[in-house]
Order: sequence, then C-alpha cells, then structure tokens
Amino acid sequence: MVVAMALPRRCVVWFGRPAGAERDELEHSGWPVRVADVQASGVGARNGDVVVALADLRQGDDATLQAMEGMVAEHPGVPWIALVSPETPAHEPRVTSILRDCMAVFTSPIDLPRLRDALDRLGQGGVPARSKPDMPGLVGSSQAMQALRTSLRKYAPVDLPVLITGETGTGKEVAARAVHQLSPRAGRPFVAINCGALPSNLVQSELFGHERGAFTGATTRRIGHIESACGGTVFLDEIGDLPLDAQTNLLRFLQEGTIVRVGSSQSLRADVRVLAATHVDMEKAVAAGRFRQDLYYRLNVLRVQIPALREREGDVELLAQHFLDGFREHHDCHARAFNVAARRALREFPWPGNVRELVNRVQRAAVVADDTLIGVGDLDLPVRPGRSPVAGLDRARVSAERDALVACLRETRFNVSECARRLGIARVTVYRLCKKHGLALDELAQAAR
Ligand SMILES: Nc1ncnc2c1ncn2[C@@H]1O[C@H](COP(=O)(O)OP(=O)(O)OP(=O)(O)O)[C@@H](O)[C@H]1O
Repeated sequence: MVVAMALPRRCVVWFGRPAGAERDELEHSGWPVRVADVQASGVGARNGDVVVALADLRQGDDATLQAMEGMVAEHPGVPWIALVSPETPAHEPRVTSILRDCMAVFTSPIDLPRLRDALDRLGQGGVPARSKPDMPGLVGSSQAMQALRTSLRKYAPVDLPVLITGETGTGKEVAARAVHQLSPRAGRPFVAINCGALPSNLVQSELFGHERGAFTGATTRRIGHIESACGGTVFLDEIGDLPLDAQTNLLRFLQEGTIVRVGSSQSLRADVRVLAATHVDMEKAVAAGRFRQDLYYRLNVLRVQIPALREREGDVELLAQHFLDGFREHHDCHARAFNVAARRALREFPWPGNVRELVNRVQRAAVVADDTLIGVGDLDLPVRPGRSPVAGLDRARVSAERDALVACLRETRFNVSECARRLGIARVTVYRLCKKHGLALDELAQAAR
C-alpha cells in the first residue's frame, strides 16, 4: 500500500530503520524524521519542501536494494544520502549504482554530528564538505590522478625538464604549475608561454628578448620570457609548434644554460627550469622532421601523461562540484549542486574537450539553472536511455507495468476506481503509477475521446 505522507517543510525521509538515538539526534537538531518503507512509500515532497532522503543500506535483502535503486532513480530532484555498514556489499552493481547517486555516504557507526552538518548543508542547498585537494589546483581522487600526483611530487624537486603530454584541456598547465609550486623555485616566477600563439617572426624575440635596433620596430631593448622567469620556471605549452630556428636556440639554452638576445652576440646566463607540454605525437613530429630529435631527448628526460577525463573514474562529479562552488564565489546563482540525472549524464559523457569543456558546461549550467539542483538540460548533455540504472530486466518490468496500466485505464474509460479494482491495487496507487510513468490522466482521457 502507498502511504501519502504530509511532510513538515523540512524533513528527513528515512528509507529503512533508524536507531532510536539516530532519530532523536536528528529530531533535536531540527530535522524531523519520517520513516518510510521503500516498497510502499514515496518521498512525498511538495514544491518548496526541504527534504533529504536517506537510503539506509545497513540492512536489507536484494528486493530492498532493487526497490531502493528504483526509488533513487525516480527522485532525481531530491538530495540522497546513503548509510552503509562495513558489511554492505559495496562492489555489487545495485549498491554501486545507489552510492553513485548519493551526495554523501556514511558508514556505521554513523557519526551523527557529521550527518547533521551534511543535512544542514543540503538543507541550505549546498553539498556536504569535501576534502581539499592535496596538490595546488589539481582536483581529483581517481587512481589515475593519484598516480599523476605521485609522479609530479617525485619530479618537482629535481631540477630537470619535464615533458607533459595529454589531450587538449586535460590540465597540462595545471600540472606544470603544481610542479613549480612544489619545487624549490616556488617563490620565483612561473611564466607560461603558448608556443603555438607566438607570431612566427617574433618567436625568437619573445623567448630570448632583443636589443634596441635588432630589427625594424625594435625601438627599445626587450627582456624575453625566459629571462623574465629568472630563478623560476618557464612553461612552454604546445612545444610541437615551435619553429625550427627557435628550437635550435632552446636546445642551446637547455645544454648550456645561456641565452642570446636577438641582435646581440653576448651570452647571458639564465637560471630557469623548463617544463614543456604537447598534445601532438612528438615521435611523429621528430620522424617527419618538424621537431629536432636532440631537443626532444633533452625535454623528454622526465615525462608525465595527463589522463583524459573519461579515464578518471569518479572525478567528473568532484570536478563539476568544484567548478560550481568556484563560480558561486563570484556570481549570484540558484544552483548549489547537481541532480541525480545530471550526475549520471556527467559520468556517461565522453568529454572530448576534457576538463576545459566541463568547466564551460558547468558555468553555463550555473547561469541558466532556475533550480538549486542543476539538471541534464542545464548542462546541455544527452541523456542515454540505454544506460539508465533501471536496466535490463528492471526496465522490462517498468515498461510492462506502464503498458498494463495504460491498457487498463483505456478499458475502464479512465475510471480510476474501476481501474484500481481490476488491477487489484488502491486508487492512490493508480495515481502514483501515473506520476511515476509520466502519464497525465486528463490528457490521456481527452486523447481517447
Ligand atoms: N585536475 C584539475 N583540477 C581543477 N581544475 C582543472 C584540473 N585540470 C584542468 N583544470 C582546469 O581546466 C582548464 C584547462 O586546463 P589546462 O589549461 O591546464 O589544460 P591544458 O591541457 O593545458 O589545455 P591545452 O591542451 O588546451 O593547452 C583550466 O581552467 C584548468 O584550471
């Protein structure tokens, strides 16, 4: 039987069985608890209610897990928190799927003050606090990112060039900045140069500087980027685009530690560490004669590959929330977090433009979202029906339920009481099922006339 619950405006709907102390603690801190049965109850929230749903996975058989999975999927607009025990089979697909859609997970014995804090944050439209990144600017807790951090930490103190490779927008410059920050050069300048954006006739002068009168228009002496990074680090982005003559001078600098300004014959010592990045295949560029092999060897002493965003399990949501929080610090917007469907879409999208594309989509969504939870439409991401958590048998079951309901409604000429009697369910269940399947009774009845 379905229980239609009249909720207070602020409430925890607890699917499962809270211990007395757990319930008391929440009620005393202003969070009335409504205990709900996942097999028979809905969330029951009205517009404007502040409701947080708790998926209590500490007890429960497979049928409960299945119903819980469906319940979470059916209520994408509600923030969910999961409670698990050390015995909860976290590797089982149903549990994994539920946990993924929850904004926070607490393991028993539940730390009640932390749970209360999480509820307060969600109640204000925020998300539970997350741990700060342990490397400057580099957010992500996936295995791929942990391995990357380990390499960057190892390479930072060694005063050798690092070649950073990876697809566009993966965070090569962020990684270069982290190396600089973690190195003994941290207090000195970090100068980033996009080699692909330098005008070809000015590359040498931009990198190494020029003397007055070195060429038409050189009315004053100019210090180049490498010299201006003195004592610090220079980051040469898109190194594969560096013209061959500039490659020769860069090689000399790497071998001898000296530069020569354009129009001068004097060598100047420059204490600068070089980090370089590329998204092109440097071996191919060398084979094609576009890049000097000796320079490639010099730059490629230490090498890190930044993983594509699609290879970082679990990081997309973390990054998306990070960018949303950052956006909110400087702009007024309603959005505080992402609903279940949006988080699923974030996980499933292949992100060809990597983290940069994610930044752009999140910022756009933060501007257009009218709700506190960003939806799939706000992110302008496709919904992939084939990847719904209600997959396979479950989807077949849902679709059979819908078909049976529509057929019975038609047979009974949309008489809800008669339809309920024939299906052997309560009238309220007919209404609940119509809502669940997105069926507007009035419109259906009208269309059938
Ligand atoms: N791990 C990360 N944590 C936080 N922000 C990140 C991370 N990785 C990338 N970003 C952000 O994503 C955007 C793109 O990063 P970045 O410019 O470092 O990428 P890139 O690989 O150097 O790009 P390109 O190939 O175009 O030079 C930046 O806004 C950066 O701050």
